[in-house]
Amino acid sequence: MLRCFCCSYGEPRSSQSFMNKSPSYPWEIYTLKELIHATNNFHEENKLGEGGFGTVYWGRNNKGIEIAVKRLKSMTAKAEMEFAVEVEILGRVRHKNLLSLRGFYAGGDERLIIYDYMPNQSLVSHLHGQLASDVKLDWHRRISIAIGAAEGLVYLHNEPIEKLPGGIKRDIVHWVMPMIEKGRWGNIVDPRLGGRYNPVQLRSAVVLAIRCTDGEPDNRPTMKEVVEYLRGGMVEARMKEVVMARDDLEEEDDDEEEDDDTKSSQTPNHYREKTNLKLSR
Ligand SMILES: Nc1ncnc2c1ncn2[C@@H]1O[C@H](COP(=O)(O)OP(=O)(O)OP(=O)(O)O)[C@@H](O)[C@H]1O
Repeated sequence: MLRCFCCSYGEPRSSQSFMNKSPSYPWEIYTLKELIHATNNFHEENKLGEGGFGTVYWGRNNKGIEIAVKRLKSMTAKAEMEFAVEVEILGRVRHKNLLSLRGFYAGGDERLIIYDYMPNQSLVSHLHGQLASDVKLDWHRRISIAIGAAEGLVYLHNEPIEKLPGGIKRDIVHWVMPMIEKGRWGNIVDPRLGGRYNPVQLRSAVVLAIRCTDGEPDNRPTMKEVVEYLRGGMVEARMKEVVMARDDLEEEDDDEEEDDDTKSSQTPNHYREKTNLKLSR
C-alpha cells in the first residue's frame, strides 16, 4: 500500500497543486507552500481539533474552497501507516455520508492530508462535548444520523476497497446490557432529550446495535439489512409508539422496586440469550 503513493512523495515540480487524472484516485497533490498559505502557517487559531495521529487545521485553498488539513505529528512507522491507509482508502471513497479526501502532501518529514471542511463539528461534540447542552440533535435527527452512518457502511462493505484497521469497542455493550435485562430502556436514552424520544425506535435501534456486535460474524446482520431495518422500524414505530410508551412507564415503575445494587459480570452473549433479542419484524 505504501508503495502505491511513495512515487508521488517529494516536492512536486510546480508550486501549484495538480489533479490526479486517474478516475480511481480523484485527489489533488498539494504543495507545502500552498498549505502553509491556506492555514496561515498552521496557526493556533486555525486549529480545528486533535486526533490520535495529528492536528487538524482549517484553511482555504487557492480556489477559495474551505479545507481541513491534518498534519501528522511525527513520522513513526505507525503514523506512516495511518497516512498510507487514509490516502489509499479515503482517496477512493466517494459517498455522500463519508468524508472525502481532497488531496495530500508528502515531503521530508511532513505528511499532510486534506479533507473537505465539515462546518458542523463532530457528532461526539454534539452528543457529549461543548455543544451537547444545546441539544440540537433531537431524537429524529439522531435516528437519521444512525441511518446515514449505516448507509455509509453499506457502501464501504460493498465497494472493493481494503478494510480499515481497528476493532469493535465493546464497552458500550457491557454498559447497556444490564439495563436491557432489567427492561430499563429509558435509562439508555440521553437525559438531555428530556424524555422526547420514540420508545419503539429506541428498542429497535438498541437490539440492532447488540446484534451488530455479536461475537459470531454469521449472526450479525449485513449493513444493508441494518439500513432496511432502521428505515422500516421508523414507520412501524410511529404506529406502536403510544402503546409502547405506556408499557415502558409501567415496566420502569415495577423495576424501581427491584434491588438496584446488583452488579452483573455476565457476558453480552448471556444477556442476548436471556433477553431473547431478535431482529424479526
Ligand atoms: N474535515 C473536517 N472538518 C472539520 N473538522 C475536522 C475535520 N476533520 C477533523 N476535524 C476535527 O479535528 C478533530 C481531529 O480529527 P482526526 O481525524 O485527527 O481525529 P479523530 O477522527 O477525532 O480521531 P483518530 O485520530 O482516532 O482518528 C476532529 O475531532 C474534528 O473536531
